Amino acid sequence: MFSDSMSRSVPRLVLAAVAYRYGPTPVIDRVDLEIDAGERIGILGRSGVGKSTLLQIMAGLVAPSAGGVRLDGAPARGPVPGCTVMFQRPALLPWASVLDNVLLPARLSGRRDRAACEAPARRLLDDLGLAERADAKPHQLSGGQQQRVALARALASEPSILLLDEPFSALDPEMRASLRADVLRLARARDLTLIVVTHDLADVAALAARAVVLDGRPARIAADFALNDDAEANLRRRLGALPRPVSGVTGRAA
Ligand SMILES: Nc1ncnc2c1ncn2[C@@H]1O[C@H](COP(=O)(O)OP(=O)(O)OP(=O)(O)O)[C@@H](O)[C@H]1O
Repeated sequence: MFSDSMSRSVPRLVLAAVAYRYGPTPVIDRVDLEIDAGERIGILGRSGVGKSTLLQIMAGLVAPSAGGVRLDGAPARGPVPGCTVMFQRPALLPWASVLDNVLLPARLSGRRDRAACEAPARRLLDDLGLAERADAKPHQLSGGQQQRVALARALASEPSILLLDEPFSALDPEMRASLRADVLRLARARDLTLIVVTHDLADVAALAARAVVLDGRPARIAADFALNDDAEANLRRRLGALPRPVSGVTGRAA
């Protein structure tokens, strides 16, 4: 935790003593985390440690068994407003066009003015190099293109907080690097708070300015530190200095 946190304004998203259990099994234990607006955070930890569960608690998709989530100082119950999650699989509607997939958040929120929604959706597709594929069906696109559509759909709801759960893990290294660059560019342009769960140090090094490491069973925060310009080397050094090695974390720096 950062030592100057008391002197800053109210952090945008706060997890206070969050715990979670699946049935009788405790998975997360007393996690405290303060996330400021516009921060970019990578959450690392071995497979099964509880990263996805924590991400879903942050988004308000799962209620903690104990502790609480606050947004801008107010308790958040249910889905956190302005928060969108992008998952490992794009989960596009197979029967709908690329454009209609991007328009889905507007439809789900009950907007009927399709023409007004269509212009920003097309701009997003254009921004992600998919302008020509607006009428294609998802199965006609590559995996990387499908994940770009999922990114466009996530951004179409104009979130202020974007949560990414292993969003690149199904992609080859080249596509991974290219999509990572798109995420960073679009997140910066929108001043988004970005939280990415990943096994890959290179994802954290590229996207985040702060790394949070989960460890233990049940999981707690084992390390929370800022990344400098030499982020991969910094990560490798910090992970290597932990009392227990964080296994299952991959990437050029691992
Ligand atoms: N629905 C469920 N019921 C019972 N246990 C579950 C359920 N979902 C997850 N778990 C368990 O909770 C723990 C945390 O799961 P979670 O998916 O949050 O971990 P993770 O760190 O994201 O893993 P990975 O990196 O492999 O995706 C794991 O041990 C998992 O087996």
